[in-house]
Amino acid sequence: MLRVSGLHKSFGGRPALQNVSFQVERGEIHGLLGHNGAGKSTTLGIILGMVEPDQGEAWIGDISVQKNHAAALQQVGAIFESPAFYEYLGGWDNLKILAGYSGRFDAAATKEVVARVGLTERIRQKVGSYSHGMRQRLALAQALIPEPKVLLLDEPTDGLDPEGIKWFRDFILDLRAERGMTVLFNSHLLAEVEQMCDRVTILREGKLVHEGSLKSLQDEAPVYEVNLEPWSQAAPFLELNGARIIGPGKIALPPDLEPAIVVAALVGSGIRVSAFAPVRRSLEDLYLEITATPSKDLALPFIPAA
Ligand SMILES: Nc1ncnc2c1ncn2[C@@H]1O[C@H](COP(=O)(O)OP(=O)(O)OP(=O)(O)O)[C@@H](O)[C@H]1O
Repeated sequence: MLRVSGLHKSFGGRPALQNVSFQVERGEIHGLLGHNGAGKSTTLGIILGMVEPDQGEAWIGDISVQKNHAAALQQVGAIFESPAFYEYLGGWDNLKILAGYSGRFDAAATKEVVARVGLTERIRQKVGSYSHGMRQRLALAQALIPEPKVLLLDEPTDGLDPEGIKWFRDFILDLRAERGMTVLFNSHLLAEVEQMCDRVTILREGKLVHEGSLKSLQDEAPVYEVNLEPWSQAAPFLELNGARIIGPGKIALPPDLEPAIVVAALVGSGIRVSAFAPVRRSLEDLYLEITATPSKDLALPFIPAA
């Protein structure tokens, strides 16, 4: 339903995105995760045709956003950055004016959407008097009025209280259940993403570091607690051969590297191995590990020491 391929974007010579590709299936709720400045908003901006990529392309269905912007975005509803409203007008008048820009205003359909987002009682009041949560609901109503098939949301729960976050989560899950809505949203709130998303794309410094379920992070770089002597000899040996030193006596191995092979190689090079046990990590630990800035490139093959 939505796809980006080979996205590159730099601002003032500084890369914000480097070769980012991923896709979102029809009816999927997909989270775009990463630290501040990882490139999430730039990616959404490119999908919405608001940011021009240096290289690469975004597609909605099989229509290229860069080649046929209007047609591609016909199926898309979005909340991008802080939605701008006419503060001195009521919510209803805002929806009427904003719907008029992009097509026909349908009062009955708008009334239904307003009820759906729980704003019926307050829809005639000035937007200037709305709380942050009410503005978000109004923005959601605006995005849903054209009956899109895809929703793109930029940090949708930012600044909402816990009730607002729960309301939003239930709302999105209902939309998917009822209409098969496809949703892509930016977040750095791991817990929220975990509760809502089928799959995620995780960015680190503009590069994709994981695409799949959050749970599958567990398989990407299993961690082991080790007791190796002498450590001063074992640590550089492990790093040289593709392992990552996480802390004293804690290492991560590339998924395709069998621990038995590592142990044999360590023993073979004269290192005493008295412990080598897998460690269970929380999702938060895994996320923090994968989004942490790497100290160096460790993608080396495993070569037993001479
Ligand atoms: N219009 C712009 N001009 C210059 N630099 C920009 C612009 N937009 C984004 N950047 C830079 O590109 C990088 C990625 O920014 P982006 O906003 O996409 O990150 P993000 O993951 O959405 O961050 P956050 O979680 O803080 O919103 C950052 O270094 C940012 O400073």
